[in-house]
Amino acid sequence: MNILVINAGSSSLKYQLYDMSTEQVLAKGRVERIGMDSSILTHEVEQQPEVREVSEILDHTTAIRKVLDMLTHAKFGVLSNIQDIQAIGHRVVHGGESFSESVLVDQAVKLEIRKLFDLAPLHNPAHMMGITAVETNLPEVPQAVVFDTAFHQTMPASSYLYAIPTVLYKKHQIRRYGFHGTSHDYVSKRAAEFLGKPLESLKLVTCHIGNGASCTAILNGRSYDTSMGMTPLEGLMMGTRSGDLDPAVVPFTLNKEDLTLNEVNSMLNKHSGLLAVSGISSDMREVVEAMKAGHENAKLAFEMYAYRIRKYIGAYIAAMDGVDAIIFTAGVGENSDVLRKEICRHLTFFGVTLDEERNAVRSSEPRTITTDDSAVSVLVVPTNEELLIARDTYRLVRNKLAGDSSEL
Ligand SMILES: Nc1ncnc2c1ncn2[C@@H]1O[C@H](COP(=O)(O)OP(=O)(O)O)[C@@H](O)[C@H]1O
Ligand SMILES: CC(=O)OP(=O)(O)O
Ligand SMILES: [Mg+2]
Repeated sequence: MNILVINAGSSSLKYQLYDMSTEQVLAKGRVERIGMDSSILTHEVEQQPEVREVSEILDHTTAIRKVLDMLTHAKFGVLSNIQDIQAIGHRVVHGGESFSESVLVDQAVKLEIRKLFDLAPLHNPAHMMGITAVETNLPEVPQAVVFDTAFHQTMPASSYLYAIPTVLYKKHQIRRYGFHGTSHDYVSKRAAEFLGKPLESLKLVTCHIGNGASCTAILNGRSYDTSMGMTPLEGLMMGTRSGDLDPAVVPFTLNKEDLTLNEVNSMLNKHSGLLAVSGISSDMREVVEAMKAGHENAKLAFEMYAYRIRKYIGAYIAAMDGVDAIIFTAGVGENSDVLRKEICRHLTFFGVTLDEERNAVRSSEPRTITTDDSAVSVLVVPTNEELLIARDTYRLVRNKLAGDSSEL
């Protein structure tokens, strides 16, 4: 079965096509600048040069059409016919309290995702556009949705409630949901395999450090607490997001700067974090380069970024009364040995002894970066959210096919 995995953002759409008999990625790519002039489609097939196509792509329906054209392209394609795509799996960031696992898309599921637009205004409307665009282009193909929030539905109320009047939770479901669940789930399972220990017996802190970033306390295989909240703004300092701050900053800034609520929201989501503090970039690579060249604000941004991660690791060790392993993953977590070193050099009290040579190794495989006698292991485990989405989609579609045939 071939499964196309889609991660639709407001102006972008990432895709990966899997052959599920081998879990091989047949092709992958992304469409950027949807709805703007000169949109870009980048398409990759293993062992072949990347293809870049610039054209006008005004909406997600056209973006999916272009992706399907590319997948069946005479020269760059990998399929002879779009009928060779048997199912689609979507990443959906917010599943609220309605979804604790992945599901196949039907009218009721779409309605629930729509109801959650308010809680994830940057993400869910875009995912819906992706789902609708597939319906237009491939009306017969089953679609599944895999939620970032689902893995965190096991958190106890003491972790997910905010200390505000409970009526707000009851009326509007204002609470911590947590995100990047697919990634925290995937790397915790990979880590347990790698350590050769049952996941159910482990205390793990997983740090997904990408553009968006979050830490999770995973106790006996279940999410116990996580740093992102009702939306993906809470918690760690990120590329462009502020992470934790005193909520009083919002009304205060509104008054002092004569800004609208939307403008403050946009400031916290898109113009804060590494970008704001460094004054250089939201990209950790550029910040580290500037820091090495002596840029003071880049150094401060880097230190703040690392310090926040360390504070969450410490908090989660206390929350679980111990830790067996700390795991780094995602773009920054997998690639920035400098950041990992900065975090780990202050975790010695908790039994972490970094091995600098191991920390400098680059690999696409899980690896340990602590010494053999370190009481706590620190691992780098490359994440693969798309593979988990493809696996869930495959399972749901096969179960449905089995159910349909038993009804005949
Ligand atoms: N070698 C590297 N060193 C430091 N940071 C890196 C490196 N490679 C990639 N990154 C960071 O990874 C980030 C993207 O992470 P990723 O997990 O792909 O994010 P997302 O999925 O949220 O777009 C980039 O913003 C970049 O800062
Ligand atoms: C939920 C979230 O922050 O996602 P991303 O890291 O892809 O922005
Ligand atoms: Mg990501």
